[in-house]
Amino acid sequence: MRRPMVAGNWKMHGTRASVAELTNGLRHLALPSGVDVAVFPPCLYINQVVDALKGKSISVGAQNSAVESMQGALTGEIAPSQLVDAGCSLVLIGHSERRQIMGEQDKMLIRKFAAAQACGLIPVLCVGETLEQREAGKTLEVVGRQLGSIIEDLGVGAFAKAVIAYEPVWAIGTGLTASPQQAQDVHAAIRAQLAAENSEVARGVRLLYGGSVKAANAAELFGMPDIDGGLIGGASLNADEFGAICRAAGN
Ligand SMILES: O=C(CO)COP(=O)(O)O
Repeated sequence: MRRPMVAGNWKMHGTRASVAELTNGLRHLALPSGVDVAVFPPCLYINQVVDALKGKSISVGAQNSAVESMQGALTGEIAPSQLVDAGCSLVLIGHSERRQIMGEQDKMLIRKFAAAQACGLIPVLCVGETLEQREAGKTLEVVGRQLGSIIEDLGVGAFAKAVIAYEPVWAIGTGLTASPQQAQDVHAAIRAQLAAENSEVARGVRLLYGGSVKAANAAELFGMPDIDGGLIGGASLNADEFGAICRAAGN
């Protein structure tokens, strides 16, 4: 059985004051014991969040990390080793906003993924198609290529210690959620792609769904056989809503 995971991606939101308020809310949540819960604050607030959540079983991750593992001359970047030093255990790799707005491509993401793993961070590889690609019937091709580039370079074994998040770009921040069946179909294809290389890795890897997940639709999505939890954007900025989503994964 895969242990469900619910992760909150705070994106570029927050101030010291709002982060204090949100972490205070998180500290008081009744979280289900069978679910791994994580938050991904902006880098600037990671120290604050790690301190505020001390003693709580909520992991902290970063939204991005450098192509090199160790500190060095790379202006503006944060090394995976520095994230570990700050108390992070996870990092998002290839979120669609970074692919689309920052121009991150598969070649760079392979390096980021490998650099993160070399430091013991768990990469959460984000994949997903645009609306145009879905309408052209290219969803599985696009997602398959994004996943395949990591498998080809690093081997399927890299996913023994990684998480995958399927986030259709058209469902992010739009209020449009993939239907449970639409999401399940892509998750099943992702697992099948991994299984073609190594069935044990495929069975064990957690596949999260992301894109307008809320307390109201979480249970239905998480009830699908290949959906092992969620990567939550907007709804993770409200502690009570986030707590309700975490509980939906625990049922
Ligand atoms: O991009 C997402 C999480 O990484 C999803 O964002 P929303 O939940 O705001 O749609």
